Amino acid sequence: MDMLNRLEEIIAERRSASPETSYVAKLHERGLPVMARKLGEEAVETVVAALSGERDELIGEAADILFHLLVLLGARDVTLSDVMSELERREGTSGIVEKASRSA
Ligand SMILES: N=c1c2ncn([C@@H]3O[C@H](COP(=O)(O)OP(=O)(O)OP(=O)(O)O)[C@@H](O)[C@H]3O)c2ncn1[C@@H]1O[C@H](COP(=O)(O)O)[C@@H](O)[C@H]1O
Repeated sequence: MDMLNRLEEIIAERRSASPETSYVAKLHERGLPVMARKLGEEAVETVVAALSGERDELIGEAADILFHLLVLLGARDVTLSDVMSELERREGTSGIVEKASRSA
């Protein structure tokens, strides 16, 4: 978690850097649709690695997906803390019961 918090801070700092020297700044220059597409691509690569890749490939793809997720969330002013609060809200509830009550 410390690493994710640090990465969130680094991403926030790098947003205003030069796109020539910063991948985060380059993504912001390219805009939200590109950030969203990158996250989608990383999701697909993670799925492929999970189903047919080596363990190290899956770890690498999972790291990419977390990075691109934080970039996209930051661009929409959603913090890791916002997401953690949502997970905490769900803690202790049964996903199956929740789903059943939603479709009732
Ligand atoms: N964790 C990452 C990280 N993970 C992946 N990537 C970049 O994400 C890109 C993903 O690779 P792809 O092959 O999908 O992308 P690409 O084809 O090279 O580039 P595009 O498709 O985006 O044009 C690579 O260029 C990686 O360098 C990252 N870039 C940066 N970070 C972190 O963000 C920090 C700030 O980075 P800068 O903004 O570059 O200073 C770094 O210190 C790191 O901690």
